[in-house]
Amino acid sequence: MDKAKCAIALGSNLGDSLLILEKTITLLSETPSIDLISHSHWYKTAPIGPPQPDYLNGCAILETCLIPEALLQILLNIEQQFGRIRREKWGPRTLDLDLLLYGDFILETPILQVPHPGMIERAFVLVPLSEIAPNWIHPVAKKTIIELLNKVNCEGVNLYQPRDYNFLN
Ligand SMILES: Nc1ncnc2c1ncn2[C@@H]1O[C@H](COP(=O)(O)OP(=O)(O)OP(=O)(O)O)[C@@H](O)[C@H]1O
Ligand SMILES: Nc1nc2c(c(=O)[nH]1)N=C(CO)CN2
Repeated sequence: MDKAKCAIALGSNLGDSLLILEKTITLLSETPSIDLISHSHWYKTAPIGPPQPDYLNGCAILETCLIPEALLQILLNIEQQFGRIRREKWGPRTLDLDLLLYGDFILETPILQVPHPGMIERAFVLVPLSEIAPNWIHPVAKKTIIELLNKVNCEGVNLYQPRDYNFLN
């Protein structure tokens, strides 16, 4: 089977989010069945949903021979490694990994929907994704990531500057 190009979203708003996201990128890059192609900068984003701390969000592009369900399982395992406990829907979490796009596949099963249904309205996904995959055509909306980005309000999505960095300015 040819490798599929996939996009995933990463988010964290509990614990040391920067460290968790950086370690996740390392884990993905070390996973034998996955080639990590690129990842975006991290963005500090206002929470959507119940009141909770700001998130750090970003996106990554992978290539893999894994079928979507197997890739999802790897993502769920990595979430577990960071102590993810599922409580309320859209509640705070140490790590959230969503499979956004799997080539131009469209999948609707009880455990997996691809493209991820929330992605087209989420600036915290589209801003980082537009950095690394601006021209990827969303197979349902039939629009590029940049076109989708132009339709959402990007208020509250800001490039994350690590604190040490700010001391220099
Ligand atoms: N594209 C997808 N990526 C990740 N998980 C998915 C996807 N489609 C369906 N799921 C299912 O959703 C479950 C994850 O739910 P989770 O608690 O992370 O939802 P949420 O992050 O609160 O909401 P949302 O999915 O809207 O961001 C997984 O166990 C998985 O079976
Ligand atoms: N800013 C932001 N808000 C959220 C996020 C997220 O990753 N970033 N994830 C959620 C559940 O998936 C709910 N709300």
